[in-house]
Amino acid sequence: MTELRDLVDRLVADIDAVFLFSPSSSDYETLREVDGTVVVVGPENTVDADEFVQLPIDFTDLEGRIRFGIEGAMEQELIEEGDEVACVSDFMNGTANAVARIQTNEFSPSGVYDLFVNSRAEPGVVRDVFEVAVELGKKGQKGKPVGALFVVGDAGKVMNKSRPLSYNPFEKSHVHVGDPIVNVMLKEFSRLDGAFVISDAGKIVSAYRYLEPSAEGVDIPKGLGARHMAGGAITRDTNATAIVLSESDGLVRAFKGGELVLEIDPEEY
Ligand SMILES: Nc1ncnc2c1ncn2[C@@H]1O[C@H](COP(=O)(O)OP(=O)(O)OP(=O)(O)O)[C@@H](O)[C@H]1O
Ligand SMILES: [Mn+2]
Repeated sequence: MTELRDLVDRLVADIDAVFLFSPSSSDYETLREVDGTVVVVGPENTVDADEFVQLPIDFTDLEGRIRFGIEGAMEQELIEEGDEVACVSDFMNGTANAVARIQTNEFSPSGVYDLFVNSRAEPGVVRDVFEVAVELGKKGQKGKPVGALFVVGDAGKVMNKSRPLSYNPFEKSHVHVGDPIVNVMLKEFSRLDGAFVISDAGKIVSAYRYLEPSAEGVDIPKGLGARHMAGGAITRDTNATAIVLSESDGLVRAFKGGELVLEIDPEEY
């Protein structure tokens, strides 16, 4: 086994930082003694680490988790561009362990950290909407696939760049994403046309909005239709974030600043 050990040694030689994904306290205690930075990444800082990046959603895929952790650590200046880091994580529901070496200068940020942490809307609101979209994507509406478009943040401006398709069921209500009843309502109304508009603080401002952003110069991947175009374009015209569930391919995508920043398959969550 010496060859294998050599290989692992090379994998972790001369690294600048170790990233531990949801480590046990004993793993953290052992590894905090190493030279260099130790960054803990997880939904909660259960080990009381000094250097910590909080995951807003439970990324089940290893790549998503690593991306988020590295982008977050860069943004918090825990590591810098050009650093080489070793990531230690479980995956496949804890049935497998991985050590991965990442060269940060060969890593192009996807904007996933930025999406949750630096959106105009509160991070919890972006996460709640994201979760509704994922759940809707998993279950569909009465077993049939559904699509949905959620525009989160900068609601005043979004309302100015859109018009109603029908009467707004949220007109006089004061309901927020994350309330269990609201999730049921959002799923119910997602059968109908148009977009949901949600404020920075998570208030559902409107359903059934037809977005009319200027689509000039918006570059979204080919093959996506009007819903995605409208969702992408409104995020360039305003400071909103759009979360789009596709009826045709079942994926959830997020747009910010007119660009696609995240694409996930709800079945993998
Ligand atoms: N400008 C818009 N504003 C709000 N909703 C829109 C807009 N354009 C399209 N939609 C909604 O998107 C639905 C699907 O349109 P379309 O098939 O062109 O989009 P798509 O991007 O291909 O999405 P999907 O992958 O879900 O099919 C429409 O029925 C409508 O409800
Ligand atoms: Mn379509």
